[in-house]
Amino acid sequence: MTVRPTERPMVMCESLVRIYRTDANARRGSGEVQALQGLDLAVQEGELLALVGASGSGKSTLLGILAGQDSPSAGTVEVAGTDLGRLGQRERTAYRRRTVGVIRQQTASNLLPYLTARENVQLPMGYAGLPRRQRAARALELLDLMGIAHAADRTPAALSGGEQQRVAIAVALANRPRLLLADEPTGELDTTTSEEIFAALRAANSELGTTVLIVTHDPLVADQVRRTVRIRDGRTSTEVLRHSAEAGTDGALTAQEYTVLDRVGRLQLPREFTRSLGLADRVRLVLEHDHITVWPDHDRPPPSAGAE
Ligand SMILES: Nc1ncnc2c1ncn2[C@@H]1O[C@H](COP(=O)(O)OP(=O)(O)OP(=O)(O)O)[C@@H](O)[C@H]1O
Repeated sequence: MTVRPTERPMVMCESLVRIYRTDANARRGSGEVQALQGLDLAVQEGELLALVGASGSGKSTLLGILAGQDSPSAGTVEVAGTDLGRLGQRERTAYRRRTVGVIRQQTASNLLPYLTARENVQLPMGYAGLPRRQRAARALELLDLMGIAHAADRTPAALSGGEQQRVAIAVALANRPRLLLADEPTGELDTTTSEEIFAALRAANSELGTTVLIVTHDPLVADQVRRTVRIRDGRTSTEVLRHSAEAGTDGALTAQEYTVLDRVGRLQLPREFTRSLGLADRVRLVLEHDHITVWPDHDRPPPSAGAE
């Protein structure tokens, strides 16, 4: 495995492509689906990031690749200095056991039903070869961090959906992964319980320093994290950064929208922006000394500098 200096982002995807070729697709007439179409994404160590997007936009495909369960058709993907495109079978197993932790939407599928919460958390530690006497203490620590230590000796059937999901986060954290991937972790839960799960993911991020990537189609997740990246058609498009402590001129909290400029200079403007100004087809770009303005292509004289 290649280990790179730590200043590299924790996750680096460059021009990532994933094409599915199936008989089912062939019967529908195309033969292939391009789930990821040149996706670029960088996630810094210690970030808590949400990846949102409509159904079919490629979120789960990306997650499967980052989890080491699937491989890209083209492009590069690196996690914690490991080039996932170059992993042999043994390295892939080690990567999945130690570098990455995964939580799935179906709460029950994350846990073994005949083991207690504590035993579920201890299980992956055994696979990774952690000495037996250290497993119990670490499992309790993690259950405590998730606010669920009181239920350590209960089996999943005796836990609510939200409690099961918090145990699942503890299981995913068992081997101190550098990256925690959560695929629709609140998909089966009500709003209050969902907020508890987000709080548990934030605790993993702030207390353990784990980089956390939450994949969801729930736009409300943006309120729970600092950076939200939207995938559209297998490419990252817009990003929203929240500045919780920063007030706008009217005293209101602000959020800034960022969009990703790809290698050839393309960017996608948020639909709300283009709609509100009636931008369509051709727009006029004006280069100022430190920024670029985008104008509707109406028949009016060019704006004076700095007048936007
Ligand atoms: N195993 C597969 N075989 C063929 N096509 C697939 C396969 N998995 C996903 N796809 C297709 O790839 C595209 C992206 O799917 P993906 O599941 O990654 O999207 P998603 O954003 O996670 O959607 P959702 O929010 O519904 O889970 C879709 O068009 C989907 O039909």
